[in-house]
Amino acid sequence: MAAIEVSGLRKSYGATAVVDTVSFSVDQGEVFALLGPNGAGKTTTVEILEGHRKADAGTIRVLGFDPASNPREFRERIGIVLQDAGFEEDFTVAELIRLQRRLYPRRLKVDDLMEQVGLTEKRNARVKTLSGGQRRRLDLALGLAGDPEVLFLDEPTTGFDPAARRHAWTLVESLREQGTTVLLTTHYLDEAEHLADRVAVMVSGRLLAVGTPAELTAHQRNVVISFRLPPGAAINSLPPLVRGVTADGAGWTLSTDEPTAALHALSTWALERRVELPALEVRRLSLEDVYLDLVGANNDGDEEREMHVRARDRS
Ligand SMILES: Nc1ncnc2c1ncn2[C@@H]1O[C@H](COP(=O)(O)OP(=O)(O)OP(=O)(O)O)[C@@H](O)[C@H]1O
Repeated sequence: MAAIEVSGLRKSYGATAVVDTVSFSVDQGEVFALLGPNGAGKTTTVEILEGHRKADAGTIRVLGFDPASNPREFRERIGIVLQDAGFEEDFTVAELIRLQRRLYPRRLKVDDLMEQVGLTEKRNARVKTLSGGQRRRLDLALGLAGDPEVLFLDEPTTGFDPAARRHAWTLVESLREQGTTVLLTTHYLDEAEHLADRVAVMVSGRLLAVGTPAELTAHQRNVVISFRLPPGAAINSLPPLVRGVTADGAGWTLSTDEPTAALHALSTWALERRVELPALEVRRLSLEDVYLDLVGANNDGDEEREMHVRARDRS
């Protein structure tokens, strides 16, 4: 039995369908990532699966339950890490975790939970004194308190420093090893590529692609060559094999199924002119490339695409 089954899910606000006939299933023990630009409908979908919002149409089963009826047994078997959980600010970390555990018949130990999320040193700190990243770690601990069979993680590592993100990834990996099903939303494509068995890309309420990261990047032209042109060089002077380049920030990018020949043509062109090609790079097509193509084909995604391109230029 699949842990999560969604068929024909629809949800509208007024005349706008924010989730539009969405179907997918998540196997038990699978880590499934829902990706998409701001406002795509990810949180709405996840909150319907959690029983926090009602669908207008469609069939939804989580561990065999209809979340809309929100039975106690269902709530006891799932864990939720919300994007923005409100905390009782005057409680300490340990107190909040202890309170949360009481809601569940199957509980993890308070010390183990704090250890798992790296908050042991903050056990007696009041919540109002925690940093943004530490609050997200506390969110994680609360979501795990009942040793859930299905864990919903809505942007779990937003605001984490790089080491804390790696730590959270290890935690999700160990949950997968224990057989926990994880539904994750994230804006970090590397996070999805690293953690998810399968990903789904949602744009304007519709699922545009579902598959393993390997399936989604198994494109024929799966090698990306990127470079900048030296000052004074014209793009139309490049050899024919390199003419399919597209602008990417301040540089140029070529997706090719003939990387050796294309690279040879490009470097011969540069050597003949005695110029260097700044920022020359050859790499495999990434999930981010595929995601940006999918989102870019949809006007609503322009802003997101811009942000990613700019972020890549800076790095
Ligand atoms: N209660 C509501 N009333 C009206 N519109 C809503 C409501 N909740 C969400 N929406 C709209 O539904 C759309 C989808 O929102 P949702 O929060 O599901 O997107 P998301 O993919 O999770 O975005 P983000 O990445 O920014 O978290 C948005 O346009 C949002 O404004």
